[in-house]
Order: sequence, then C-alpha cells, then structure tokens
Amino acid sequence: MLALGKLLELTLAGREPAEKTQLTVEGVRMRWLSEGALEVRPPEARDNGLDLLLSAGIHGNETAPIELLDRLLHEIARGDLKPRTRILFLFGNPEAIRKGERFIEQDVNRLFNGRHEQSSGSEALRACELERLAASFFSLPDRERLHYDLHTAIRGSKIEQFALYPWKEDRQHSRKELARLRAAGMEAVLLQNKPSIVFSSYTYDKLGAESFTLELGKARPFGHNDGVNVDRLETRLKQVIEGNEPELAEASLDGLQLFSVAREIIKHSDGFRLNLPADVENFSELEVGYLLAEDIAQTRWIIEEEGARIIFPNPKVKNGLRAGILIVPTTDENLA
Ligand SMILES: O=C(O)CCC(=O)N[C@@H](CCC(=O)O)C(=O)O
Ligand SMILES: [Zn+2]
Repeated sequence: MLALGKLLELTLAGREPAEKTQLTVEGVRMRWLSEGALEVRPPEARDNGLDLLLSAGIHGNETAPIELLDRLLHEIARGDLKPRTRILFLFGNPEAIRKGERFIEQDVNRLFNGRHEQSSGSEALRACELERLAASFFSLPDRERLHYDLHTAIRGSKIEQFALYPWKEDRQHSRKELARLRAAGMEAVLLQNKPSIVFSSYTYDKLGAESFTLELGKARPFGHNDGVNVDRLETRLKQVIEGNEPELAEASLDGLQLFSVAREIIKHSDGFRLNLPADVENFSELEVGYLLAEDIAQTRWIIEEEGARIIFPNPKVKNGLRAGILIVPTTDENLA
C-alpha cells in the first residue's frame, strides 16, 4: 500500500510524510496537503465530475467515522477502490484525536462561518484551515459538490443513524440527496431552518455543496466500534467514489423520517439547568407542558410543540452555545 494511504497513522504520530504526492498503479494521484488532509484525484479520463469531501474527527473522540475513512483510504492506496471522483479526506481536529477528547479548548464545530475570526487558539486556527482547504477543494467550476461530515454522538439514540441538513435562504433541500442518504442507511434527517456555525453549514452556505452532518451511533474509543454499524454507508460511499451507484428512486424516501427544528436551547449562564436524566437518549419524546430547562432571569423552556423530541442535550456546553435541539416531525412537501 502507498504510504499516503496511512494518513491516520501519520496524523496520530503528528508526522509529515517524506513524499507529499504518490500515484497508485491505477494512476490515482494522492496528495498530502496538511496535517490530516489528503486529496485524491482520479486520472482525467476517468473523472466523473463529482467532488466529494469526507471529514471525520472534527470531534476527536468520535472514532468510528475516522476508522471508516481510514479503511476507504487504505483501499484506494492499495488500488482496490478505484475512484472516479475527486475526494478530499479531512481529519478535523488532530490534536483532539490524539488525546481521544471531543476537543482541547474549544469545540471546532462551533467555529465556522466566521466564528473562528472572533476567537483565538489552535482550534480557531484549525477551523480557519479547514475552511481554506474545503474552499480550495470546491473551487473548480462546473462540478458537483458533496460533503459528508461524519460524527458519532455523546449518548444513545432512539434513532441510531441520522443526518442534519443545513439551511440557506432561497435554497431548497434536495429530495435526490435525501434518497441517497436513505440508501446509505440513514433513518432520519433533521432539516435545519436557520444558519449555523458547524462545518457542514459552511460548505453548504459558502461553497455551494450539498452538505450533511451524519450521526452514525455512539462515540467510543478506537477499536471499540463493533456496535456502530456503518456497512450501508460504507457500501454507498464506495459506490459514489467508484461512480457505480445504483439508480435512486427519487419519488420514495422509503420510510425516511423527517424532522424540523422547533427551537434551539441556548445556555446563557452557569445557572442553566436541564431537567432531563443524564442518560436520556436522542429523539426522546417530551410532553406538552414539560419544563425542559431553566436559566437566569427566570428563563424557562416549556414544551409547547406536539410531538416534540430532544436531540444533543448537553448542559455542559459553554455559555452562549447550543445545549440541545427541540425538533418536531415534518413532511417532504418543500423538497426540491
Ligand atoms: O451528541 C452530541 O451531543 C453531539 C454530537 C455531535 O457532535 N453533533 C454535531 C452536530 C452538528 C450539526 O449541528 O450539524 C455537533 O454537535 O457538532
Ligand atoms: Zn461530533
């Protein structure tokens, strides 16, 4: 296998490769760009015009997605997987990956779309670098752009695998992309309805990609991911990469559950209290009238929405950040 296929090993060791560019026997060019960043380019005659950004490890302790990207890269470097797409592989927060932590000082996934400019430290610099790498990768005209930012969640979930689809004014969510996600094993999609500061929102909003955060199960350390079944996603990614994806039946989303955001719960002070058990699962239903959270100045979050559910409840986030998302079921009527 070509040495550049070992991007994860290099990243874990904090090393630069001796050779920055290598060619597989199939004529696929692999180019190391920066720590945790590698571009793959098929021979021109095989290129099918899709630019695919695959990122993982934006949160350093979410290892199943990192292992998945590592397997794909190994297969490309061995010549077993023959790309027809350009691909940018990114391991988001190398320092946090080495330490097995979600982040070191700041959550990188709260530093996009301008936020890193209002901040400092290594994670703000990394968010800036990730934006630059993504912008340069997605700068070629007349190509299709697709970004999957792969994550696992802090807690268990009633719906194990789901996607978050960013929002941009005057841009409709794509039914075709939802069908592709369903085929990749996603059981639900949260359609966002306002701008956000996460990586997938940056590539969707500023770079014109179809972009998604994918949640694949519960976060566990390297080598302990048997409980996270990424088989369907892995198969679909290989098909996308090799340009031999089976036809998508667009009309039917095949039981994919759709949700929209009712409210984001923002933690304003150290007095914030979340009235949920520590082991509450994502997508747990909350009854109308339930007092979900309290904060300073008599702020109270009371459930008003029928069918409301909670995802990503986390009272430990820094003040000013999202401590949970209240979601409600929605329909497919506004899809493009
Ligand atoms: O389990 C949790 O509470 C968080 C899991 C996670 O890292 N989720 C992403 C979602 C990003 C998005 O909103 O698209 C995050 O919180 O950064
Ligand atoms: Zn994450």
